[in-house]
Amino acid sequence: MTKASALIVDDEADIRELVEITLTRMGLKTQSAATLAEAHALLAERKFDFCITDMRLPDGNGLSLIQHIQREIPCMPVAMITAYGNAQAAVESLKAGAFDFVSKPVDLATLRKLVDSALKLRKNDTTDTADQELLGTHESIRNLRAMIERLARSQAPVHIAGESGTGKERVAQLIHKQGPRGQSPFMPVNCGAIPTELMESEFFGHVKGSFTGAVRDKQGLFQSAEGGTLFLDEVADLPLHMQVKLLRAVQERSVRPVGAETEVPVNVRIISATHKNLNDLVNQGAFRQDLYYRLNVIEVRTPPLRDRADDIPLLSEHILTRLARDNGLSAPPKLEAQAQRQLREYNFPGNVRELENILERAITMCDGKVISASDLQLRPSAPVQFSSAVANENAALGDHIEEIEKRAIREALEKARYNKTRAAELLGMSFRSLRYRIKKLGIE
Ligand SMILES: Nc1ncnc2c1ncn2[C@@H]1O[C@H](COP(=O)(O)OP(=O)(O)OP(=O)(O)O)[C@@H](O)[C@H]1O
Repeated sequence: MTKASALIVDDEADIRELVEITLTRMGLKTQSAATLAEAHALLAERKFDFCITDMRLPDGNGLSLIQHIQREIPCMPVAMITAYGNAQAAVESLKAGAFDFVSKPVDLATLRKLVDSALKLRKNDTTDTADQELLGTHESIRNLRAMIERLARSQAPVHIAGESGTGKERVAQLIHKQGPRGQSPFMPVNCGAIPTELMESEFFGHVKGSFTGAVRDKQGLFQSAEGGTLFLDEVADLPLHMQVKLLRAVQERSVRPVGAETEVPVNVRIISATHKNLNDLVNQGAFRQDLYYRLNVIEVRTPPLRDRADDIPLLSEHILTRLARDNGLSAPPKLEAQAQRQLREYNFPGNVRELENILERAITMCDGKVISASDLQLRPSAPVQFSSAVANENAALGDHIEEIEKRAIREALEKARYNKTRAAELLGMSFRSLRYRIKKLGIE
């Protein structure tokens, strides 16, 4: 087997030497450059499997080298060496496309792990990963797929923002699977579902006897995700005191189990997600800005299904095929034209998950071959047209529609946790018309 090769770019001879020795001991062939110009010349001359560069170089900034590699040799992982405590530089390097960074003084164990990950990344290039696809042909989904591919190569924390059911967890899984950590654990955790008093122990573990009920040592989620990815779903639901502890763990890359004397180093990539607007929460003081900054190095958005209605037929077909298989049907039922139309017009506040639920219900309601519009039982919530025509209807019909409208608005408000801007989005109406309707209908 040919040896993997690495390019080391640093103007400080002793750091260069330290990295060279470490990498050579790991079985890599190394070449070094002391300036950007030398690095560019070497890259033009031959292929490398990995590059590690210092940030400050005599003839420019290492970031420009990362950007160059990202553009010209995107399959080569590149890492950055940053000054101690310079979080800004670390974040910038990740944004520029570095897959990870080490800070000075370079810790050799960290460096070795980083190189290991880089080389695994290279191996994964050839493996097929398309088993749990992100379906869709809309431009937003195509861009998202390309983004996932890029993010898989990086170790940067990623924050996924998007409405419920838009595929945030699926995106996180794909980033994990397609990257060098793909063979290691993917640990999803719903931050809103852990009781506050158990949170610290759930995240960081505990030692036997540290509190009543701690009958044996327990590993936390961080330790269980070692080498892999910790997916913090609904991260906005973390109470402030846990946000402080999480920030510390992310920054220090180590955790202290409840009741333990010492810290345990952890090597975990963090991907977080929420359907809430984290930026707003930061402004309201409900989410720590420093943690936001740490988690949100790269933000990905999952598009609502209503914004890519052209994908509904493809998704429906895929879901029906899976459901038919799970239900032992010989062939998936077909959607009648009217049912297809209704699906296209519906605005899916619950997105792809709601589509799955609707079709699952329909498959049990239908005759086994064809799903009709009535089998879909679409809730009146979203597509209700709040038109002026209502005023012309007779009183009984008017009351009925008002009831439907009230229900739809209440549901949307609940779903949006009483954030009117979000609720208006869910209903597909402007904020002003929602405010008007709320007043008019006397909704509390
Ligand atoms: N583009 C897609 N292609 C195929 N399936 C999808 C897609 N997007 C979402 N799904 C499916 O929809 C369901 C919901 O997705 P997922 O759980 O990832 O959403 P989420 O945004 O994390 O939801 P929540 O915010 O409620 O946790 C899953 O079964 C997922 O597989």
